[in-house]
Amino acid sequence: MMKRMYVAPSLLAADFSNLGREVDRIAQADFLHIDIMDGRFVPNLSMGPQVISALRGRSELLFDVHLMLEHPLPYVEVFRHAGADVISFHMECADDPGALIAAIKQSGAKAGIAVKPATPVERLLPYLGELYMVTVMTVEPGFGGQKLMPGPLEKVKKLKEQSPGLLVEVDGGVNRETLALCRDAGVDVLVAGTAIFRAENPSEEIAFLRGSSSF
Ligand SMILES: O=C(CO)[C@@H](O)[C@H](O)COP(=O)(O)O
Repeated sequence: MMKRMYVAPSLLAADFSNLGREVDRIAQADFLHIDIMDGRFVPNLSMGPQVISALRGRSELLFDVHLMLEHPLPYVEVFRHAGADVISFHMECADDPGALIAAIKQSGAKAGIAVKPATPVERLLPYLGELYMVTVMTVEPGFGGQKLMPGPLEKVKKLKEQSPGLLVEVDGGVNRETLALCRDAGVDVLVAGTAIFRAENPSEEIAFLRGSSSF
């Protein structure tokens, strides 16, 4: 039987003039992936906690908040309060990953770490036992609509070998064409922005990416 994957539409690709309606269109997904960018760690700005608070009452999806921020510690409580269920920070800019994980858990959220395409998976190994999710970036973070880099998928295989119960998410360039590569690598959660929000029928796209077996 085909592996069933969770689907996390990335809000970055939504129509920002009507975010409430956009969230309604993807109600069948599992997570809502929300990219928070600071213009420093990545060369782009996106949205803040107000957007999350505004959408929280509108959606029952798990809010998967991806912090692309330098020095994210002071923001953990802010994003949890706004409605984040999962909070991930980037390994590359974590001053003290252990303290960040502890702060996220203390806030009541589930903890995740994201890694850029060139960051070795070995840097994550000491923390795997403390994590709910690892996000393997398959594009350079900062912008949606890029092409998936297959190289980082090797990290997914290693992570699943090391920690079979950990949720491993891939982020960047996920669509119908790259789906098989992700599935073969053992991915659990697919982040897809362009493929879902720019589709005529996002529900159909979610069902296709998810695979056939039931939740
Ligand atoms: O974090 C990012 C980009 O930095 C991603 O979440 C993208 O938003 C995914 O978009 P697509 O590649 O699916 O369009």
